[in-house]
Amino acid sequence: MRTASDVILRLTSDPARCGLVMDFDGVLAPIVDDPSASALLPGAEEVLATLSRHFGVVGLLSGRPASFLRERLSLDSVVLMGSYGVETWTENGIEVLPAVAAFSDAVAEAEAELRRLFDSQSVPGIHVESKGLAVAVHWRRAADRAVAQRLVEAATTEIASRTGLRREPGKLVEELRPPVEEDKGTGLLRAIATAGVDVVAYAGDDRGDLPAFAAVLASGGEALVVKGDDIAPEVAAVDGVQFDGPPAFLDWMKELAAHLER
Ligand SMILES: O=P(O)(O)OC[C@H]1O[C@H](O[C@H]2O[C@H](CO)[C@@H](O)[C@H](O)[C@H]2O)[C@H](O)[C@@H](O)[C@@H]1O
Repeated sequence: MRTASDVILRLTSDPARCGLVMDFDGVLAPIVDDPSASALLPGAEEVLATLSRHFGVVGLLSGRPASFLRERLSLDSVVLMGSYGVETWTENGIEVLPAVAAFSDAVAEAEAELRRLFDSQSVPGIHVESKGLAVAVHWRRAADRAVAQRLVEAATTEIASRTGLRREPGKLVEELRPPVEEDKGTGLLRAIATAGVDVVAYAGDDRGDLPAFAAVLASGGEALVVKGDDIAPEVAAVDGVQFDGPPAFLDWMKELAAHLER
């Protein structure tokens, strides 16, 4: 079984040919009730700056919009890929994969319908999140999460079949996003190819990370699983090194940075 120390040794043997790509929520930022209050752990930005001075690529690959990632992390040396990899922050603005544009009306229609259903607070604790290229509905703050989940899933199933959007489940959230053949796996492979690196480690915590875990393992890299209260069984079962939550993952990154600085 591989250990966190094994991964440090591997990534530090030839850092310029290696990389570290990470999810945001539940990996670099602890899970919180209010999605808009999510923030990097204190000290994470400094570590990311150090890692990016040594590695061929350091990146964030998140279900969040690229603009959200940039608000939380303003380091130019870290690649920011948002909306499951379909958008990338660049110095000239946000680049969006062209296939996604065709679905902007469908996303607007889905958001309007979800807000009509859930914004009235007739079901307290269900919250619609605007994401630009997608829309998400959360039930973490619902008193009865099981009831809320059933209501949300019924709504997203119906709206997905009507609009052609794709359902993306996460931790106490369902998202509707464009049905393009893009996910964190294709996003990660693009980042590896762009950087021209040989070995990458990918850190994630949720079902949206499964394609990236599959891609990183298939490419001979390292899967880093950050555990938390709401971890899905299929994520907990990923063949990778496990961390007990974002603070433990940050401690590992600090150790990795210290090795690189020696
Ligand atoms: O790919 P990620 O960076 O992990 O983003 C996935 C989703 O994260 C956010 O929701 C999750 O985190 C929230 C804040 O901690 C939490 O309240 C929520 O229950 C989690 O599901 C975000 O709001 C979603 O849009 C992202 O898709």
